[in-house]
Amino acid sequence: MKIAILSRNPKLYSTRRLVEAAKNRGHEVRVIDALRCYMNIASHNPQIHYRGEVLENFDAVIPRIGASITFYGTAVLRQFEMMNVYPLNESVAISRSRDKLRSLQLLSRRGIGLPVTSFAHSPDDIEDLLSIVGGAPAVIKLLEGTQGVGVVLAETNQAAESVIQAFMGLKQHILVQEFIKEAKGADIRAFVVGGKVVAAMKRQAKDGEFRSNLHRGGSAALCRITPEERTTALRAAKVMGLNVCGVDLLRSNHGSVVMEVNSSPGLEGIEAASGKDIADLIIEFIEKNAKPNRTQTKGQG
Ligand SMILES: Nc1ncnc2c1ncn2[C@@H]1O[C@H](COP(=O)(O)OP(=O)(O)OP(=O)(O)O)[C@@H](O)[C@H]1O
Ligand SMILES: [Mg+2]
Ligand SMILES: [Mg+2]
Repeated sequence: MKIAILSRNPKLYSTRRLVEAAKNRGHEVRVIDALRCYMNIASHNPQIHYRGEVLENFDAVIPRIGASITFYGTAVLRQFEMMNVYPLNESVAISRSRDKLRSLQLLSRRGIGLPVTSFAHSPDDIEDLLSIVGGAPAVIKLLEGTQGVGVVLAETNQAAESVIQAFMGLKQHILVQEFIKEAKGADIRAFVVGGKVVAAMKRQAKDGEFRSNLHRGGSAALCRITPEERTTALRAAKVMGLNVCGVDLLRSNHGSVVMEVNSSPGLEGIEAASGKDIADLIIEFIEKNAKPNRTQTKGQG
Protein backbone atom coordinates (compact mmCIF):
# COMPACT_ATOMS: atom_id res chain seq x y z
CA MET A 1 0.00 0.00 0.00
CA LYS A 2 0.96 3.62 -0.36
CA ILE A 3 0.34 5.47 2.90
CA ALA A 4 0.47 9.20 3.62
CA ILE A 5 1.07 10.47 7.14
CA LEU A 6 -0.17 14.00 7.69
CA SER A 7 2.31 15.34 10.19
CA ARG A 8 4.16 18.60 10.50
CA ASN A 9 7.31 17.01 11.79
CA PRO A 10 8.79 13.67 10.66
CA LYS A 11 11.05 13.69 13.72
CA LEU A 12 8.20 13.35 16.22
CA TYR A 13 8.16 10.01 18.02
CA SER A 14 4.66 9.03 16.85
CA THR A 15 5.40 9.94 13.23
CA ARG A 16 8.71 8.08 13.24
CA ARG A 17 7.11 4.98 14.74
CA LEU A 18 4.30 4.95 12.19
CA VAL A 19 6.79 5.33 9.32
CA GLU A 20 8.86 2.49 10.77
CA ALA A 21 5.85 0.20 11.26
CA ALA A 22 4.54 0.87 7.74
CA LYS A 23 7.94 0.13 6.20
CA ASN A 24 8.37 -3.02 8.29
CA ARG A 25 5.06 -4.26 6.94
CA GLY A 26 6.22 -3.62 3.38
CA HIS A 27 4.40 -0.40 2.60
CA GLU A 28 5.46 2.77 0.88
CA VAL A 29 5.04 5.69 3.23
CA ARG A 30 5.38 9.44 2.98
CA VAL A 31 5.18 12.16 5.62
CA ILE A 32 3.29 15.21 4.38
CA ASP A 33 2.95 18.58 6.06
CA ALA A 34 -0.73 19.49 5.71
CA LEU A 35 0.00 23.21 5.89
CA ARG A 36 2.12 22.93 2.72
CA CYS A 37 -0.62 21.20 0.73
CA TYR A 38 -2.72 23.22 -1.68
CA MET A 39 -5.72 21.97 -3.51
CA ASN A 40 -7.90 22.22 -6.53
CA ILE A 41 -11.35 21.94 -5.02
CA ALA A 42 -13.60 23.17 -7.82
CA SER A 43 -13.03 20.20 -10.05
CA HIS A 44 -14.47 16.78 -10.83
CA ASN A 45 -10.97 15.53 -10.37
CA PRO A 46 -10.02 16.60 -6.84
CA GLN A 47 -6.28 16.99 -6.37
CA ILE A 48 -3.75 17.83 -3.73
CA HIS A 49 -0.57 19.58 -4.72
CA TYR A 50 2.55 19.51 -2.59
CA ARG A 51 5.72 21.43 -3.37
CA GLY A 52 4.81 21.58 -7.06
CA GLU A 53 3.89 17.92 -7.30
CA VAL A 54 0.46 16.27 -7.54
CA LEU A 55 -0.10 13.70 -4.77
CA GLU A 56 -1.51 10.57 -6.35
CA ASN A 57 -2.35 6.92 -5.81
CA PHE A 58 -2.41 6.87 -2.03
CA ASP A 59 -4.42 4.05 -0.48
CA ALA A 60 -4.61 5.42 3.04
CA VAL A 61 -3.86 8.54 5.03
CA ILE A 62 -2.97 8.74 8.71
CA PRO A 63 -3.92 12.12 10.13
CA ARG A 64 -1.71 13.41 12.95
CA ILE A 65 -3.27 16.83 13.14
CA GLY A 66 -2.17 19.10 15.97
CA ALA A 67 -4.78 21.16 17.79
CA SER A 68 -3.38 24.41 16.39
CA ILE A 69 -3.97 23.35 12.75
CA THR A 70 -7.31 21.54 13.09
CA PHE A 71 -9.09 23.76 10.57
CA TYR A 72 -6.64 23.48 7.69
CA GLY A 73 -5.52 19.97 8.58
CA THR A 74 -9.06 18.57 8.42
CA ALA A 75 -9.62 20.40 5.09
CA VAL A 76 -6.59 18.62 3.61
CA LEU A 77 -7.78 15.31 5.06
CA ARG A 78 -11.25 15.91 3.55
CA GLN A 79 -9.60 16.41 0.18
CA PHE A 80 -7.86 13.03 0.53
CA GLU A 81 -11.28 11.55 1.36
CA MET A 82 -12.76 13.10 -1.79
CA MET A 83 -9.96 11.39 -3.71
CA ASN A 84 -11.14 8.10 -2.18
CA VAL A 85 -8.09 7.69 0.03
CA TYR A 86 -8.97 5.79 3.22
CA PRO A 87 -8.55 7.95 6.34
CA LEU A 88 -7.50 6.25 9.58
CA ASN A 89 -9.81 8.71 11.32
CA GLU A 90 -12.34 10.66 9.27
CA SER A 91 -12.20 14.43 9.01
CA VAL A 92 -15.73 14.82 10.42
CA ALA A 93 -14.83 12.71 13.45
CA ILE A 94 -11.67 14.72 14.09
CA SER A 95 -13.54 18.03 13.84
CA ARG A 96 -16.19 16.69 16.20
CA SER A 97 -13.62 15.56 18.76
CA ARG A 98 -11.78 18.90 18.67
CA ASP A 99 -14.87 20.76 19.83
CA LYS A 100 -14.93 19.90 23.54
CA LEU A 101 -18.43 21.15 24.18
CA ARG A 102 -19.86 19.29 21.23
CA SER A 103 -17.99 16.13 22.26
CA LEU A 104 -19.30 16.26 25.81
CA GLN A 105 -22.84 16.87 24.56
CA LEU A 106 -22.61 13.91 22.16
CA LEU A 107 -21.21 11.61 24.84
CA SER A 108 -23.81 12.74 27.34
CA ARG A 109 -26.63 12.14 24.85
CA ARG A 110 -25.51 8.51 24.53
CA GLY A 111 -25.51 8.11 28.29
CA ILE A 112 -21.74 7.91 28.75
CA GLY A 113 -20.65 8.88 32.26
CA LEU A 114 -18.99 12.30 32.45
CA PRO A 115 -17.86 14.53 35.29
CA VAL A 116 -20.71 16.89 36.24
CA THR A 117 -19.99 19.78 33.89
CA SER A 118 -21.38 23.19 33.10
CA PHE A 119 -20.21 25.62 30.47
CA ALA A 120 -20.68 29.25 29.74
CA HIS A 121 -19.47 32.23 27.81
CA SER A 122 -20.57 35.31 29.75
CA PRO A 123 -22.66 34.13 32.67
CA ASP A 124 -24.46 36.86 34.61
CA ASP A 125 -24.88 34.58 37.58
CA ILE A 126 -21.56 32.92 38.36
CA GLU A 127 -22.83 31.58 41.66
CA ASP A 128 -25.56 29.69 39.81
CA LEU A 129 -23.07 28.39 37.23
CA LEU A 130 -20.97 27.03 40.09
CA SER A 131 -23.94 25.53 41.88
CA ILE A 132 -24.62 23.34 38.81
CA VAL A 133 -21.45 21.38 39.62
CA GLY A 134 -22.08 21.46 43.36
CA GLY A 135 -19.85 24.45 44.14
CA ALA A 136 -16.17 24.36 45.11
CA PRO A 137 -13.86 22.58 44.88
CA ALA A 138 -14.29 22.83 41.12
CA VAL A 139 -12.08 22.54 38.08
CA ILE A 140 -12.29 25.42 35.63
CA LYS A 141 -10.98 24.98 32.10
CA LEU A 142 -10.27 27.22 29.20
CA LEU A 143 -11.62 25.45 26.16
CA GLU A 144 -8.55 26.18 24.08
CA GLY A 145 -6.02 24.85 26.58
CA THR A 146 -3.76 21.87 25.99
CA GLN A 147 -1.23 19.97 28.03
CA GLY A 148 -2.91 21.02 31.24
CA VAL A 149 -2.39 24.74 30.68
CA GLY A 150 -5.62 26.62 31.36
CA VAL A 151 -6.93 23.97 33.77
CA VAL A 152 -7.35 25.40 37.26
CA LEU A 153 -8.46 23.86 40.54
CA ALA A 154 -10.43 26.31 42.66
CA GLU A 155 -10.70 25.14 46.26
CA THR A 156 -13.23 27.71 47.43
CA ASN A 157 -16.25 29.37 45.84
CA GLN A 158 -14.49 32.70 46.12
CA ALA A 159 -11.46 31.43 44.22
CA ALA A 160 -13.72 29.80 41.64
CA GLU A 161 -15.60 33.05 41.05
CA SER A 162 -12.37 35.00 40.59
CA VAL A 163 -11.04 32.47 38.09
CA ILE A 164 -14.30 32.50 36.11
CA GLN A 165 -14.24 36.29 36.06
CA ALA A 166 -10.66 36.29 34.85
CA PHE A 167 -11.49 33.81 32.07
CA MET A 168 -14.54 35.88 31.11
CA GLY A 169 -12.22 38.83 30.67
CA LEU A 170 -10.37 36.77 28.06
CA LYS A 171 -13.65 36.37 26.13
CA GLN A 172 -13.29 32.60 26.16
CA HIS A 173 -15.71 29.74 26.58
CA ILE A 174 -15.44 28.36 30.09
CA LEU A 175 -15.97 24.83 31.26
CA VAL A 176 -16.66 24.20 34.94
CA GLN A 177 -16.42 20.67 36.33
CA GLU A 178 -16.87 18.92 39.61
CA PHE A 179 -13.42 18.16 41.00
CA ILE A 180 -12.94 14.40 41.09
CA LYS A 181 -10.86 14.29 44.23
CA GLU A 182 -11.09 10.52 44.53
CA ALA A 183 -9.00 10.21 41.34
CA LYS A 184 -6.05 11.38 43.50
CA GLY A 185 -4.31 13.16 40.65
CA ALA A 186 -4.48 10.17 38.31
CA ASP A 187 -6.26 9.51 35.06
CA ILE A 188 -6.46 6.52 32.78
CA ARG A 189 -5.66 6.65 29.09
CA ALA A 190 -7.33 3.82 27.18
CA PHE A 191 -5.85 3.50 23.71
CA VAL A 192 -8.40 2.30 21.17
CA VAL A 193 -7.59 0.81 17.77
CA GLY A 194 -10.44 -0.46 15.63
CA GLY A 195 -12.96 -1.23 18.36
CA LYS A 196 -10.43 -2.72 20.80
CA VAL A 197 -8.62 -1.27 23.78
CA VAL A 198 -5.08 -2.30 22.82
CA ALA A 199 -3.33 -0.78 25.86
CA ALA A 200 -4.07 1.33 28.91
CA MET A 201 -1.92 3.43 31.16
CA LYS A 202 -2.38 5.34 34.35
CA ARG A 203 -0.91 8.80 34.50
CA GLN A 204 -0.15 10.09 37.95
CA ALA A 205 0.40 13.75 38.73
CA LYS A 206 3.53 14.70 40.61
CA ASP A 207 3.20 15.55 44.29
CA GLY A 208 1.13 18.63 45.04
CA GLU A 209 -0.34 18.71 41.52
CA PHE A 210 -3.78 17.48 40.39
CA ARG A 211 -3.09 17.52 36.64
CA SER A 212 -1.68 14.23 35.44
CA ASN A 213 -0.38 15.54 32.09
CA LEU A 214 3.10 14.22 31.32
CA HIS A 215 3.98 17.78 30.27
CA ARG A 216 3.14 18.89 33.83
CA GLY A 217 5.56 16.39 35.33
CA GLY A 218 3.18 13.43 35.58
CA SER A 219 4.39 9.85 35.23
CA ALA A 220 2.85 6.97 33.29
CA ALA A 221 2.59 3.30 34.14
CA LEU A 222 0.86 0.28 32.69
CA CYS A 223 -2.53 -0.28 34.25
CA ARG A 224 -5.29 -2.80 34.21
CA ILE A 225 -8.73 -1.43 33.47
CA THR A 226 -12.06 -2.88 34.48
CA PRO A 227 -14.49 -4.42 31.99
CA GLU A 228 -16.78 -1.39 32.57
CA GLU A 229 -13.94 0.99 31.74
CA ARG A 230 -13.19 -0.97 28.61
CA THR A 231 -16.83 -0.79 27.53
CA THR A 232 -17.01 2.93 28.30
CA ALA A 233 -13.86 3.65 26.29
CA LEU A 234 -15.11 1.66 23.30
CA ARG A 235 -18.52 3.30 23.42
CA ALA A 236 -16.94 6.76 23.61
CA ALA A 237 -14.74 5.96 20.58
CA LYS A 238 -17.79 4.76 18.68
CA VAL A 239 -19.89 7.82 19.53
CA MET A 240 -17.06 10.04 18.33
CA GLY A 241 -16.66 7.93 15.19
CA LEU A 242 -12.92 7.47 15.77
CA ASN A 243 -11.10 4.27 14.75
CA VAL A 244 -8.00 5.24 16.68
CA CYS A 245 -8.17 7.42 19.77
CA GLY A 246 -7.09 7.92 23.35
CA VAL A 247 -9.98 7.93 25.80
CA ASP A 248 -9.12 9.64 29.08
CA LEU A 249 -11.02 8.47 32.13
CA LEU A 250 -11.19 9.64 35.72
CA ARG A 251 -12.01 7.14 38.46
CA SER A 252 -14.78 8.87 40.40
CA ASN A 253 -17.03 7.57 43.16
CA HIS A 254 -19.86 7.55 40.65
CA GLY A 255 -17.93 5.28 38.31
CA SER A 256 -15.21 5.93 35.76
CA VAL A 257 -16.10 9.00 33.74
CA VAL A 258 -14.82 10.19 30.39
CA MET A 259 -12.82 13.40 30.52
CA GLU A 260 -11.93 13.64 26.86
CA VAL A 261 -11.37 11.70 23.66
CA ASN A 262 -8.18 12.49 21.77
CA SER A 263 -8.16 11.86 18.01
CA SER A 264 -4.36 12.08 17.55
CA PRO A 265 -3.13 10.27 20.66
CA GLY A 266 0.64 10.18 21.12
CA LEU A 267 2.40 6.82 20.93
CA GLU A 268 5.44 7.49 23.09
CA GLY A 269 3.89 7.24 26.55
CA ILE A 270 1.63 4.33 25.76
CA GLU A 271 4.27 2.26 23.92
CA ALA A 272 6.75 2.83 26.74
CA ALA A 273 4.22 1.94 29.44
CA SER A 274 2.76 -1.10 27.71
CA GLY A 275 5.81 -2.37 25.82
CA LYS A 276 3.48 -2.94 22.87
CA ASP A 277 4.05 -2.07 19.25
CA ILE A 278 0.96 0.10 18.88
CA ALA A 279 2.19 1.62 15.60
CA ASP A 280 2.21 -1.88 14.10
CA LEU A 281 -1.38 -2.48 15.28
CA ILE A 282 -2.45 0.77 13.62
CA ILE A 283 -0.87 -0.19 10.28
CA GLU A 284 -2.42 -3.64 10.55
CA PHE A 285 -5.83 -2.03 11.08
CA ILE A 286 -5.31 0.06 7.95
CA GLU A 287 -4.37 -3.02 5.91
CA LYS A 288 -7.65 -4.64 6.88
CA ASN A 289 -9.82 -1.60 6.32
CA ALA A 290 -8.33 0.61 3.63
CA LYS A 291 -10.87 0.12 0.90
CA PRO A 292 -12.92 2.77 -0.88
CA ASN A 293 -16.25 3.69 0.70
CA ARG A 294 -15.37 2.11 4.03
CA THR A 295 -15.98 5.36 5.88
CA GLN A 296 -19.19 6.76 7.32
CA THR A 297 -19.04 9.71 4.98
CA LYS A 298 -18.29 7.43 2.02
CA GLY A 299 -15.26 9.46 1.12
CA GLN A 300 -17.26 12.63 0.76
CA GLY A 301 -15.80 14.29 3.84
N1 LIG B 1 -12.82 17.35 36.79
C1 LIG B 1 -11.59 16.96 37.12
N2 LIG B 1 -11.35 16.38 38.31
C2 LIG B 1 -10.09 15.98 38.65
N3 LIG B 1 -9.01 16.14 37.89
C3 LIG B 1 -9.18 16.72 36.68
C4 LIG B 1 -10.47 17.16 36.23
N4 LIG B 1 -10.34 17.67 35.00
C5 LIG B 1 -9.05 17.58 34.69
N5 LIG B 1 -8.33 17.01 35.68
C6 LIG B 1 -6.89 16.75 35.66
O1 LIG B 1 -6.25 17.77 34.91
C7 LIG B 1 -5.61 17.24 33.75
C8 LIG B 1 -5.77 18.20 32.57
O2 LIG B 1 -7.14 18.35 32.21
P1 LIG B 1 -7.68 18.17 30.70
O3 LIG B 1 -7.22 16.89 30.14
O4 LIG B 1 -9.11 18.42 30.70
O5 LIG B 1 -7.01 19.38 29.93
P2 LIG B 1 -5.79 19.38 28.94
O6 LIG B 1 -4.97 18.18 29.19
O7 LIG B 1 -5.17 20.70 29.02
O8 LIG B 1 -6.41 19.22 27.56
P3 LIG B 1 -5.77 18.38 26.38
O9 LIG B 1 -5.64 16.99 26.90
O10 LIG B 1 -6.78 18.54 25.34
O11 LIG B 1 -4.45 18.96 26.07
C9 LIG B 1 -6.25 15.88 33.54
O12 LIG B 1 -5.36 15.00 32.89
C10 LIG B 1 -6.59 15.43 34.96
O13 LIG B 1 -5.49 14.83 35.58
MG1 LIG C 1 -5.84 16.06 28.88
MG1 LIG D 1 -7.75 17.65 26.69
